[in-house]
Amino acid sequence: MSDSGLSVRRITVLGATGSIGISTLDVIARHPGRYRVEALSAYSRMEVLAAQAAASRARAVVVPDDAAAARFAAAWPAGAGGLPEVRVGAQALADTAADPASDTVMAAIVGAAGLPSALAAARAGKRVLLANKEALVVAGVLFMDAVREHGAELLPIDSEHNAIFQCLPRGGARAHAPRQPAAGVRRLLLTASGGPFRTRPLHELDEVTPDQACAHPNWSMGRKISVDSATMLNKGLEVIEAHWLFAMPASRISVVVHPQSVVHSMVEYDDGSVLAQLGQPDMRTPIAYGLAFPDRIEAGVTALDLARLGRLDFEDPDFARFPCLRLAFQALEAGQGACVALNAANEVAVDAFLRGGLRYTHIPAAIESVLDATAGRAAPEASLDALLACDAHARACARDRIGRLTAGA
Ligand SMILES: NC(=O)C1=CN([C@@H]2O[C@H](COP(=O)(O)OP(=O)(O)OC[C@H]3O[C@@H](n4cnc5c(N)ncnc54)[C@H](OP(=O)(O)O)[C@@H]3O)[C@@H](O)[C@H]2O)C=CC1
Ligand SMILES: CC(=O)[C@@H](O)[C@H](O)COP(=O)(O)O
Ligand SMILES: [Mn+2]
Repeated sequence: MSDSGLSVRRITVLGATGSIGISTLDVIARHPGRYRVEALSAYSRMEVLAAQAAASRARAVVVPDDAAAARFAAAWPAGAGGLPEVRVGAQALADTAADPASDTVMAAIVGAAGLPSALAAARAGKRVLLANKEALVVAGVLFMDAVREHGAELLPIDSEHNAIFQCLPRGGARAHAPRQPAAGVRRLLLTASGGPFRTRPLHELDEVTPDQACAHPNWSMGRKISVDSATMLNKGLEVIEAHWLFAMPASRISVVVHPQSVVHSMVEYDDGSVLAQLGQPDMRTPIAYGLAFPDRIEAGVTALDLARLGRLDFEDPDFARFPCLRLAFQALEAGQGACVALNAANEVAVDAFLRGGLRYTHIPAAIESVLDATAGRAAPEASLDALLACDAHARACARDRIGRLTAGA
């Protein structure tokens, strides 16, 4: 129990060294009597992890291999006391997600690599703060069934889905994994910033650099999701994410471009009402909402000054400029196998682009080519191993297609 009589929540942060992980620890640190950090995970940034574990007094950390464990130990600050327990490897990550020592898991690993641990947290019946949207894209049925079967409490952290969750009717907000759309809801409206290239002349897109693609106009995020925002594949992944979270058919999910990223998304009701959630583009707001739900806590976010902002703009998405958005709607229509392929191809293509091995404009070309090559390949929805095998196959296919694209570039 904390001084205020609340029971202390014990939090595990998976992907602690990333953008979401850092913001999560920032919110937690503002409420020391309310939260206790149980475990943290990281992949490459061992110095950051050591500093975080020392500052938060985490009981355990999870790292990918023995070399990382040695780097973690070497980076442990003098005077910080004894090392936390250091756990190593992918199985340790899933085991830590399921460990009864924590009651809440922030799933903030980037990409499909975050699926097994997020699923393990759901299967352990935890409060799952889901930032890792790829988990739902790759394994929508499996993940939502796990939430239902194991009584997990799923709270969307992705800003748009968190906004929709806040705008849904009270019954909908209590249901953690609905099987049908909330009563009275006509449509979900996902807002999209349009990213850094919303108005860039199309002929210039061939030459844009990774740093330009990662320069999001409003949000500070990891590099992979930043590129996804530039191509709008991020919004495509979010349409699929909304489909699973809110049991909403694709035909009732719309995307509206809103360059200011102040309206985080909206719910349209049968009577014509549209409810929106507004706020600064700062992920500490949805993170604090998920941590404290159903309470509200201070998150360190500055107040929104609408008069100073002056205007809010909206426009339809341009599918010619953003072909990835069209590909995502097509994948959702085609089924789970296509969603796995869409995500895998995108992860491989974005990684190649960030490493300087693929043109920006070849990202949608690579994804489309993998979707064509894997069309009709079913993904057994109920098995993690089968889904991961489909993922591996699509990645191999993507590497092959990217090799051909760059050879012909
Ligand atoms: N950033 C944001 O504002 C938002 C992010 N999201 C989603 O949240 C997730 C995290 O995004 P973001 O924080 O930006 O990403 P970052 O790239 O900033 O951080 C990713 C985290 O995952 C770890 N990681 C990377 N690869 C692996 C791997 N193979 N196995 C285990 N851990 C790994 C990284 O460790 P290390 O750093 O040590 O290498 C890091 O802790 C993504 O799914 C993203 O789509 C959703 C909405 C908003
Ligand atoms: C902060 C967040 O949730 C991101 O997913 C954000 O939505 C990216 O912005 P756009 O994809 O709208 O550019
Ligand atoms: Mn988002």
